[in-house]
Amino acid sequence: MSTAVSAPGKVLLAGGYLVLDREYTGLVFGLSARIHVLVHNIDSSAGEQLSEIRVESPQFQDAAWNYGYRLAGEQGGVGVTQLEEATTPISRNPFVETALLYGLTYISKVLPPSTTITPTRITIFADNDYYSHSPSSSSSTATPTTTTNQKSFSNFGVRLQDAHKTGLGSSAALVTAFTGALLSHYLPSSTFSLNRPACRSILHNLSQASHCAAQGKIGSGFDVAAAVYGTCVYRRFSPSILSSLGEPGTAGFATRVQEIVEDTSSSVKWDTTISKDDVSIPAGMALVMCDVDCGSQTVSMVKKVLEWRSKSPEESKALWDELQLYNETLGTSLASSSNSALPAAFAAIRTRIRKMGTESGVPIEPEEQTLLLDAVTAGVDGVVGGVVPGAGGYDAVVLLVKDDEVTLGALDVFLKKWKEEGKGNVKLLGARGELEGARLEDVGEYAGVAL
Ligand SMILES: Nc1ncnc2c1ncn2[C@@H]1O[C@H](COP(=O)(O)OP(=O)(O)OP(=O)(O)O)[C@@H](O)[C@H]1O
Ligand SMILES: C[C@@](O)(CCOP(=O)(O)O)CC(=O)O
Repeated sequence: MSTAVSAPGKVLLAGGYLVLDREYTGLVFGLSARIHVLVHNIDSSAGEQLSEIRVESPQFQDAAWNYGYRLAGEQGGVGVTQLEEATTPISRNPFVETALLYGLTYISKVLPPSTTITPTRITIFADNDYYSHSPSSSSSTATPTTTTNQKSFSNFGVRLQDAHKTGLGSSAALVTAFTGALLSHYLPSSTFSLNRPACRSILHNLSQASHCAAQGKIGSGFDVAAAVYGTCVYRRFSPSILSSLGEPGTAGFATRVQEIVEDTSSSVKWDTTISKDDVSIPAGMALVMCDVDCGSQTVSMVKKVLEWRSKSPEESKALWDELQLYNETLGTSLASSSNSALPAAFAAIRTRIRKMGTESGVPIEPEEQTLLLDAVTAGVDGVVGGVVPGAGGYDAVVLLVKDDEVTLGALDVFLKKWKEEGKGNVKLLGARGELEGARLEDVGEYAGVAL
């Protein structure tokens, strides 16, 4: 028996920095670029079953991790230990390890006490747009093919730590797909099915918990929300919800995980809000991603913006409140296909984002990006508007465009010329905004994957 679950990457179109505070929301889009996780039962007829799970990410070199697992006493949950590899030096994958620990801990609480967690083999595949590497396999294509329903992935020919990420939120999509695949595989469908809203909420809560634990910090979680629910208006959870979990292995950890994940705790309640009705992609339009070959340090940008915010509470509150209104206007214009209102909605947001940058001394919409966004909006017919997404900086731009070959062709020509003129190396990615979140996939569609 095998199970496959995929989860989308993200782009925060509006609400960067604001979404860190529960008073404000973020307009987050799921992307067509997905991370896929397959869980396969191991044939155990040959002998004694060891409590081992092997995880592989075969698009990368030396990307395999073996884990032993065992139930800790005093409701400490399932402990996970990485095992030595015979041939390759050991490398850690904190996101895989933590998602495994939290996932198995929850599963161990939900399965009847006499049920053992059987060993499995887990395979991870990432759609090509997560990395800006030239694929080293000629047999692979850029995105999963839809014509034959057979998925196809590239061999990137590098180690995971050497891969150039495009910033689409690989760790959140990975943790969500991994957790969704574990729960769908080990639990009967009467207990867990992604089709049921209550189960999706369990997936959300558990993925937020393990993603935060692996990251070592509690962020806004908009990336995990997009991986679980797809495109939505997101209001974050109070950080205290997750800090109440305590350390894995400590007495009562498994009980606390179950209570928090199922939201049955008497002292702590989830306060995330997810609305899928207040944002959409207008018919005939596409949200496209451009990778800027440069990159920014998000952590230090966030630190500086928040420092300015606490130093200038009145000024920043006025700006945050104004931006929130314009962000909501953009969301409702998108949801109601009020296309004529869109250029002004983008322009209003960009003006305030630039102000946030100038006031805090952080290049949120740097001059190079201003030039690019202005030129592409004015110069390519069918480009309705665009912004620097998320934390901004030099990572990416996102554009709302007419979804036709003429517009996309003209955009491609524009960006090539932009590069030739030495104005910047900006590439149109294949990833586009998509509404759907995590989903169960047909395992047969991965049968022909060759790397
Ligand atoms: N295809 C994959 N296979 C195995 N592990 C992966 C894969 N993709 C991501 N990961 C895990 O996620 C980590 C990358 O997470 P990180 O938060 O640095 O990037 P990100 O989520 O892509 O960032 P951003 O929010 O900027 O898009 C990797 O080091 C690895 O642990
Ligand atoms: C600045 C922030 O609001 C958004 C960061 O987004 P991104 O990683 O640049 O896509 C941080 C957060 O929400 O966790």
